[in-house]
Amino acid sequence: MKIALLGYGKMGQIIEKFALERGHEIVLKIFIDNQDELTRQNLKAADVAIDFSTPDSVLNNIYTCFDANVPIVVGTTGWYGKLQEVKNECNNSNNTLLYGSNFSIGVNLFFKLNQTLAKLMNSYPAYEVQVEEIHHTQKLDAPSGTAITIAEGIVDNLDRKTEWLNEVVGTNVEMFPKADQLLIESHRIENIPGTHTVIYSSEVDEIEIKHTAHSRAGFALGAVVAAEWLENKKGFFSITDIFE
Ligand SMILES: NC(=O)c1ccc[n+]([C@@H]2O[C@H](COP(=O)([O-])OP(=O)(O)OC[C@H]3O[C@@H](n4cnc5c(N)ncnc54)[C@H](O)[C@@H]3O)[C@@H](O)[C@H]2O)c1
Ligand SMILES: O=C(O)C1=N[C@H](C(=O)O)CCC1
Repeated sequence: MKIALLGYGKMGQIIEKFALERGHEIVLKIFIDNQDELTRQNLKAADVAIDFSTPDSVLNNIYTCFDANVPIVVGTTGWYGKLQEVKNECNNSNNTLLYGSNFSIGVNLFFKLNQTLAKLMNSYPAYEVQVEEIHHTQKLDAPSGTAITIAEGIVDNLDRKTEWLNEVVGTNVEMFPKADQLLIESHRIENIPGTHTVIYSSEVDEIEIKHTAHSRAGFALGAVVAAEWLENKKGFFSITDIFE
């Protein structure tokens, strides 16, 4: 496939390596200094675009791909407040988009485990639940997209939680969740690719499920596999459609 890389930072560069290894060609690379080269005309050279850019630029990138009728895989996080709007536009303009807060196989297994555990914990009200995420200090958004997906998996399946709220540790803004609110604690520590933990704690013990990314390779390979999966498909998809 001919691939346009929208965002050529930590993730874009690893995605390029996996894409070339799997026999694909990179026909366009867009980053902050050449963003005006993201045009309908230049996108015409691509079969698919893969976006790992920034929360501020991703919507413009998506709509430019829609304008050029180029399918897009979106790994960028921090824009999910606009998800419904983008979905409507994708479907109304007969375009194709696949998004995922995390493209690694391990995290997608973790998402399932988290939902199952949340359902089970309905019978055990003595346990309070909390989500923790740790990422590198360059990360622009908090909580991580993955932590949001995990929190939604809990809120949708554990009756005693109705919404999540976020505390970024070290910012002097402490959150005091009500009984029906799920706390996501965000930590920023140098060089951590991504660690997510769900903790159920009672007076007498604790249950913890944890995913630790050893590198960014799982995210990057997953994004290329998602672009391959999207070939010849039309519509709005999420990473869970691949794992179903
Ligand atoms: N879904 C996943 O599996 C997954 C995994 C890792 C990271 N991410 C997300 O991917 C995004 C990128 O992560 P990263 O670690 O590569 O960040 P990064 O800061 O290393 O790279 C961002 C890139 O975006 C470019 N950019 C800035 N403005 C742009 C614009 N207007 N148009 C196009 N590109 C622009 C920058 O020049 C840079 O090349 C983040 O939102 C992150 O949360 C998702
Ligand atoms: O490095 C990042 O930034 C990551 N972002 C995703 C998220 O927000 O969940 C996935 C993990 C790495």
